[in-house]
Amino acid sequence: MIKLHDLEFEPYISEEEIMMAIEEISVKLNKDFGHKRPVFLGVLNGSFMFASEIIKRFSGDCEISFVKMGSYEGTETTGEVKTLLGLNQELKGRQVILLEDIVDTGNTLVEIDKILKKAEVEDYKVVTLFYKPEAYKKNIPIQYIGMEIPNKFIVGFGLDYDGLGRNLTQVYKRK
Ligand SMILES: O=P(O)(O)OC[C@H]1O[C@H](OP(=O)(O)OP(=O)(O)O)[C@H](O)[C@@H]1O
Ligand code: HPA
Repeated sequence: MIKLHDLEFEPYISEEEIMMAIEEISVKLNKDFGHKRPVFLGVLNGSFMFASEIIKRFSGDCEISFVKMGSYEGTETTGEVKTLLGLNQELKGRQVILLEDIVDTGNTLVEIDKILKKAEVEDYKVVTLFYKPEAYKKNIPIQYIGMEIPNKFIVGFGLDYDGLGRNLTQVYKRK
């Protein structure tokens, strides 16, 4: 058990399970994008660890870029997704692979969909390490999913509770 701020969390997903999910996604990405010179677009802050693992395993040519979005206060979404750092690279006509640590309500994805459409990307695919099907209320397709999880608040492997827990190498769930 660990404590972050006022909340207690218990071990939930081991580092080994996370790495297995990442390996599986990477095999598919190498097969589907190995010769397409994609742009990986990581969504900060949460995706930094996942993005690093995926990009290290990509064997073809690729470019890497990041946007920074924010909408959570404590364990709840505010419903308002702010673009804290926008695109700083021309993506017109490019194949983009969006890297998310988690898709929960889908609010963030909807905002990024608008950004990528405006940027006139040729196509984009969504890759997420964690996905909460019970919480997802949107229609944007998610092509690569590491693990489906129940609607419980988690921390670790990039995910935080009010800024803490991102450095944990395994994932914990709220007790
Ligand atoms: O599907 P949603 O309900 O929108 O939740 C998913 C988003 O929430 C988290 O970001 P957050 O806004 O907490 O910012 P952070 O990445 O800096 O922690 C996470 O990294 C995803 O980007
Ligand atoms: O379960 C979660 N944990 C941490 N951050 C999040 N952002 C969306 N869902 C979550």
